[in-house]
Amino acid sequence: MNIALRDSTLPTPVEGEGYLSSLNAEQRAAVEHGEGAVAGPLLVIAGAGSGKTNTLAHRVAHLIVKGADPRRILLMTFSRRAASEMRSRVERIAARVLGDKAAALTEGLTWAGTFHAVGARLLRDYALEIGLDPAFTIHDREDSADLMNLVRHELGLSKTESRFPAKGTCLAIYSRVVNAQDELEPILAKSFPWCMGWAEELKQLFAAYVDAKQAQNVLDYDDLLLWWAQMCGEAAIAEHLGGRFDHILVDEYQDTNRLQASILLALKPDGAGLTVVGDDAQSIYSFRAAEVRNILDFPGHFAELARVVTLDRNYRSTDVILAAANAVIGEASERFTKNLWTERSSRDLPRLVTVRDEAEQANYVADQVLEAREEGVALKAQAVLFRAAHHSGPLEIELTRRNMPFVKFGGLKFLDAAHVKDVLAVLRFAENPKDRVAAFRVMQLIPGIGPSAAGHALEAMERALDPALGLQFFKAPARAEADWPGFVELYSGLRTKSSWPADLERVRLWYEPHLERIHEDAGTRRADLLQLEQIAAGYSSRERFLTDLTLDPPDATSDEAGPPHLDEDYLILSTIHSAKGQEWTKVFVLNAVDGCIPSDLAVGERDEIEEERRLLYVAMTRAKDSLHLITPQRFFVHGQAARGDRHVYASRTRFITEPMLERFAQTAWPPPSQGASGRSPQPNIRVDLKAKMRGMWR
Ligand SMILES: Nc1ncnc2c1ncn2[C@@H]1O[C@H](COP(=O)(O)OP(=O)(O)OP(=O)(O)O)[C@@H](O)[C@H]1O
Repeated sequence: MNIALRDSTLPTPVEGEGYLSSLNAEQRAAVEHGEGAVAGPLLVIAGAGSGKTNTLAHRVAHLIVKGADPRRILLMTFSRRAASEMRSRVERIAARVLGDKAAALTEGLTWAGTFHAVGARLLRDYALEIGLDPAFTIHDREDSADLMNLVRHELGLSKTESRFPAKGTCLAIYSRVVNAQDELEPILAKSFPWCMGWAEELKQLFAAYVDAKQAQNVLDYDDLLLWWAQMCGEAAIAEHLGGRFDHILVDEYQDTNRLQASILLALKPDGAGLTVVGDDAQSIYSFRAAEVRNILDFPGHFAELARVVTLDRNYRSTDVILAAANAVIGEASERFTKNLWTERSSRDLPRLVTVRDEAEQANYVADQVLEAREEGVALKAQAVLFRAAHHSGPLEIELTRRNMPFVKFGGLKFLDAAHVKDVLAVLRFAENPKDRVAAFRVMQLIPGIGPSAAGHALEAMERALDPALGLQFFKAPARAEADWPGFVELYSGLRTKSSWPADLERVRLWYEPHLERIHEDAGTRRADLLQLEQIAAGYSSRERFLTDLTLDPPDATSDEAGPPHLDEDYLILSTIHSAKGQEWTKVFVLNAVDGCIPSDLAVGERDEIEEERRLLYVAMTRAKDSLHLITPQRFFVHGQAARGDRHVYASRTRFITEPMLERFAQTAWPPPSQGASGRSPQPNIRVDLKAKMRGMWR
């Protein structure tokens, strides 16, 4: 690549032999696309396990090796973890040619992150130009819903005669309108038909919500994209911004939405230097307004048609697993990707295992996992995947009972835990004194301070020239006398003598007595806060820490057992959504039944059903050597009196049709001769004991 903007301090690249030799012809074509000229737009359609991540990493490394300035490469991934993994891969690949110099070069790859995180950075950079206060803080979904609720109350919409949509629904509608770049009415008609009568009130609510955010100097998740897109609507800024990057590469393009596509097109209207990679068969985020059309329509957006490279050789799974996955996705209605092929042959057909109920499912998985470990497959090389976070409940109990370590991804996020949110709210309030949601949360931790006292304290801060002084002079209610001065002292310190990461420790020390008062399990929660301090040490400033953590929170909180150390072996439990981009030797998919996959929440629209099919496909294509889909026959009905025994009967997921069954080995577990997990087999008889009992008295 002939990029002339190289800094003289960067080492001169050296040509090396063979570092691309492990790639197949299509991968290589994608990596070398545009070499020797300014690269035109490139779309890489990459089937599951076809080396998409690998290819993208090689492309970035290759660009750097050929002289591109890493500081002028923008790389957008789906999560922060994916970005940092990509950076280390790039470094490893580049090191094969550049040796020790590779590290210095890839250090320069500072623009690697999620769309939202990159958006936040750019908005701070251009804040003055676009009339934004650069000290803005970012609201996560829960904070946004709280603010929406506040505004809803203020407008009297919470007291309407028929029930106005709840705060979460209002936020979901707002977010859908923003991300899909559509009008309110069609969105209501399509996705929220029961709210159609409220269109006018919703518009009024959203207008007031926007005012409130601006008055408080906060942005929500959607704003990061929306402001960015609006900022790009100004030709001069768009040109300046686009000119900062010679190459823009986007991974997982199938899960971007219209707003994200419009940003890319504004940055690179002619597509020069633009590479997007994705797989339409793995598009699973339409609930965030992801638009599978983005990828389907990409080639036609530019004067010069984008080059399309298709990767259809799968390196991950055996042929029998792939045949089953291909069969499932083969029934999809609209599709770009061709069927995948592989050279890895095996006779170990994927298994379709029928078990009696979820408890037996848990036993089956635990037994199988242990058996595989005996045969040398580490726990970490095995994963259990499920559609909804609560599906793994019975399995978690069984694993804990057997003392088998596991880590769960995709359930409660670290930052959703109340104690972590409390501590972060203190920091956010210090960063931005106008952030009312943070302020209310923090002040109400203090015994004796309720919403009205908190409101008065905020008013005092707003009136004062310096918010910290305003707080000092505010007279707190007598009930709060004991704890108020400590808080004021903390706040002033955080505002005037801030030091990072020491601020976080200061906040924890202040918070600990409250933690003990509020939560019984203060010990475990304190461990989370210490973990947060460790994370904080990796950030250069309070603002960077808050921004990154809000946008892409770490996954798990420590439960009673404590998180296993990284060098220990543990089983992976994950929602299918969180399993994106990963692979394991052995994969179990729980609850392969209708009502779970497809989820009973998604059985209305055809699009939703299609997305559920793709979810099953994503789950199946995570497996390298062994795949088990489990179908419990009956499910316990929740919400009944203690010891109730009501069940519903389930049937195999509709995505595995009769003709597909030959691609699976069908088994029942436990086999009839053996009995359930060592217990004697259930006798196959039916008696009506209730009638007998009644008969005793007649
Ligand atoms: N050219 C190649 N030769 C050998 N193995 C390869 C090659 N390319 C990729 N692989 C291997 O194939 C597996 C899948 O690669 P990768 O994770 O990059 O796929 P992916 O397309 O991102 O998958 P998905 O979209 O399903 O998450 C990895 O184990 C990777 O090492």
